[in-house]
Amino acid sequence: MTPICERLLDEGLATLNVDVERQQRERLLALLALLHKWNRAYNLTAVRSPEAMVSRHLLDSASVAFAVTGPTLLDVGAGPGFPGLVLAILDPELQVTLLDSNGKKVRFQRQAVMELGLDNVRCEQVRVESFDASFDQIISRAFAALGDFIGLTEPLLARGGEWLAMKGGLEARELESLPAAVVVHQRLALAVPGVDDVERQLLRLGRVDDAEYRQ
Ligand SMILES: C[S@@+](CC[C@H](N)C(=O)[O-])C[C@H]1O[C@@H](n2cnc3c(N)ncnc32)[C@H](O)[C@@H]1O
Repeated sequence: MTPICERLLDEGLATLNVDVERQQRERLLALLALLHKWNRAYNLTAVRSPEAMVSRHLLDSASVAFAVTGPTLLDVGAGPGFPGLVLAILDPELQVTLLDSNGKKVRFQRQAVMELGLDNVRCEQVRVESFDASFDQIISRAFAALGDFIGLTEPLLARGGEWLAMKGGLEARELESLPAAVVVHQRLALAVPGVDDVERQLLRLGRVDDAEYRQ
């Protein structure tokens, strides 16, 4: 990858207070190179330049690392693996499942997992409606309206678990349409280096009647 991309990544991670070891940095750069290469042939993302991919995919994903506690995380509608692949690179103890119904995107995820040597990631090509498992945290970015994300994944969230919804431009009606059994624990504005054309937010949500399971 170009020196500009390396500098954008290093400076962006420092701004986000995300420390990386040498192997993690190499893996992030290898992911970037692979995404850029595959994108020319398979059109995996509308983000074309590697510099923009650093901000909009690597750093945007890394910006929520502070909220990820695991130990298991499902990324629903992960596409080419964002944010889940980045979060798996940043925390090798985290057990990450990437789920998407799109075959070419899951093929990319599997290739990235193999080339990067990640042993904490599973890739599932399935519609979330047909998937059956249980996770401590469920995250999504650009997958669905908030209520649909919660409704579709409710059966997959463990007792005491947490949803992490990455939203760019949250509409008021999305919050109003949440089921009464779901509560927003936290709503945070995210400042992502290189991404200032859209307001990034992270919402942490849970079940109202799960309070006794949380510390
Ligand atoms: C806009 S992309 C976002 C990809 C990635 N999260 C990102 O932010 O770059 C939405 C993804 O959700 C997937 N998707 C939509 N509905 C789905 C469903 N019911 N089950 C599984 N995946 C779904 C699509 O295939 C697509 O890859």
